[in-house]
Amino acid sequence: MNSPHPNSSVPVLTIDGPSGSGKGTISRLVAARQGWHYLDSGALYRAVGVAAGWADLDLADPAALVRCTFDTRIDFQEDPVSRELRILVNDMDATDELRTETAGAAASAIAAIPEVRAALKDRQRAFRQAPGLVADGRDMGTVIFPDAPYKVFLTASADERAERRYKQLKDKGVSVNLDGLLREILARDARDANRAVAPLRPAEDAVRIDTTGLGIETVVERVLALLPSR
Ligand SMILES: Nc1ncnc2c1ncn2[C@@H]1O[C@H](COP(=O)(O)OP(=O)(O)OP(=O)(O)O)[C@@H](O)[C@H]1O
Ligand SMILES: Nc1ccn([C@H]2C[C@H](O)[C@@H](COP(=O)(O)O)O2)c(=O)n1
Repeated sequence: MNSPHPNSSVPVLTIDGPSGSGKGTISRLVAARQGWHYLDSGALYRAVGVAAGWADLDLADPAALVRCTFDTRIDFQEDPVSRELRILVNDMDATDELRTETAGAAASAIAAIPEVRAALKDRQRAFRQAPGLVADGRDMGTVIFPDAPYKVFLTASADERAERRYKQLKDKGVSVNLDGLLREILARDARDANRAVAPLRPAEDAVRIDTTGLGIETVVERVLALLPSR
């Protein structure tokens, strides 16, 4: 019998939430401890945004962006020693460029185009491989893996998210302004939550965790407690 999604018997944990809520950090740690695969769906949107920038495409030209989505090769490679994830866009290592706020804003803009989202659906679902998957994004629990048995929605106050991002960038030696970061985070939240297709929102069956004031290890433990023990 045909199933609506490939590998639908493989367990998936979806972790959705706004920018800076800790999705990437928590997802990577939970996936490593559980021995599951990891999908950073935001990296796909960021990669298309970066490829569009390299090609000098207009972010207001949906047809060009849809073509760019189909044409862009995106490969995730794990360094076998450091276990760091490198992301290749059209065979070029774009890991650092993808993490910039400019790439995040471009990703958020193109993510509002329904055909771009549709073009990335199968690529995301292909990550569902045994023994399991942790998928991080905005619509993992609502659209991409609605049948996932485990769903989490992470939040934190906007002030705390801006402070986390400030510290993250300062640690990397990037000079930033806290008020500017807060404005960027609020603008991205508004665009991601108010778009017509697959807006950022918790799935009805998601467990909500407000991480304001919680350390990373506490959040990881709360999420792991939802999963079957290894
Ligand atoms: N519970 C937490 N307590 C303190 N710092 C945290 C917590 N969770 C994540 N962080 C830190 O906040 C920063 C942002 O986290 P992360 O990149 O995981 O967020 P995100 O939700 O994936 O953001 P984005 O959607 O923009 O990619 C990182 O420096 C991370 O170490
Ligand atoms: N499932 C997803 C993942 C990401 N996006 C868009 C919206 C975000 O602002 C942007 C960057 O994502 P991040 O790397 O910060 O998680 O990409 C989306 O619409 N749906």
